[in-house]
Amino acid sequence: METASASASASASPWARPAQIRPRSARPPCASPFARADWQTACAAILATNSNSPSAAPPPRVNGGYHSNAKPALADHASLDLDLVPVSNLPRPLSITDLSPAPMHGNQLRVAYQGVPGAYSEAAAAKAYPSCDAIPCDQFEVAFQAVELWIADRAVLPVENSLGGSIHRNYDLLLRHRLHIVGEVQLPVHHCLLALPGVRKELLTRVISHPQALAQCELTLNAMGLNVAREAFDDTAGAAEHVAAAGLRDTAAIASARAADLYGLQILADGIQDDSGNVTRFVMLAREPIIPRTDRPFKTSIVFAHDREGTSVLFKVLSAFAFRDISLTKIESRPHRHRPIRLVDDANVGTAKHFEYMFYIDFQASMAEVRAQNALSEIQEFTSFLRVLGSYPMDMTPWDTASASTISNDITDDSSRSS
Ligand SMILES: O=C(O)C(=O)C[C@]1(C(=O)O)C=C[C@@H](O)C=C1
Repeated sequence: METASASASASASPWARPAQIRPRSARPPCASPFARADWQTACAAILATNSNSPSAAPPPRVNGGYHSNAKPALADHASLDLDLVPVSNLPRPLSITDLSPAPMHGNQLRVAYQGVPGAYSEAAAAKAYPSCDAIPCDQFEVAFQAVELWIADRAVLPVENSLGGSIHRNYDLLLRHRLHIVGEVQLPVHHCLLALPGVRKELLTRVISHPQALAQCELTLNAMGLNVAREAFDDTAGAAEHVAAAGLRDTAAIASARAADLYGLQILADGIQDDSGNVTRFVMLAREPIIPRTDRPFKTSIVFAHDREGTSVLFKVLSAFAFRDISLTKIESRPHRHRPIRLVDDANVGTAKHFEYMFYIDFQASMAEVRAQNALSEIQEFTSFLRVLGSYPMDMTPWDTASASTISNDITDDSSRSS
């Protein structure tokens, strides 16, 4: 069974970098060797190589200002030992045009995330892979493609927030791409209201941020008397960067304390999420699946569709888990009418099929367990399309910020250890 391939459309990041140079006193959670100049040099070198130029040397590996063995970012921003770099040296997000083969990268794991430095996704990448090279991408789709094209080894992408719910775009992309879920990470998300130094709350006419972040802070903003225009941005740190770069004195951004440090903004209010236990779940994606195990708690994610009328198929799927005492941790349905799925039969003949809905289920069992294998072979009998997105170690961090930062939890997928 096959999925349709992705059609990518992306544009470059619309905002410029702030011009000011900041002192080097903050250490980011995850290393990133890719500065804008590196990518341009790398792409130019690759183009030269592709056009059979024997003289094209690999680009020099320049550290974009990021420290490589930095600590993961946790909820407690005050405890971070940050090391600021000149803002002009921060890596810019990858865009579709950068997706040519990878430049030289040494042996560090390269992890793609959506956003710019200071985004929560960068912190999630650092929590999942503590000494990785974090590669910012301007869109989720670009992060998927970065892994598929070997520019990155992993992608870390948000799928669900405890306040805002599912991040549907990534569910759709999981289906359209062939990457495997190899792990998950729960990140406590602690939002700040950021503005240019000297700006007072009363001057604000607009708050900008990622739509999820705006939604997660809606009640608190209202309670603060900030009934001003809200505008969506690609990511929280990108919004902070924009306020700084454009010198906007009437606009605040919702972003992390690290974004305030990176882009020279002041924190007008701290902890403005509507729930102090605000947590976002991210999945770690790789080109190859990991080998499922039974010596620790595992989760398995599947997606399926059926072309029969009525609700009985869903009922049968759920009972296949219930009869085997397998707990579900997530169920999500996505409308899918306009995107045919290519199904391949035993004779390798492909047909395009339209399904009304795709159903995504996460269940608490490893594919190495017989009960999980039996449940799936039963489900396969009454579904027309079934794909295992991944079987991976559960992040056991409780969805509770108070305890999250104190629990040490080995969430790194096995395959990364050999990388
Ligand atoms: O904008 C960011 O900083 C992100 O990492 C994205 C994102 C999301 O997509 O949900 C991640 C965590 C928070 O929930 C808010 C935004």
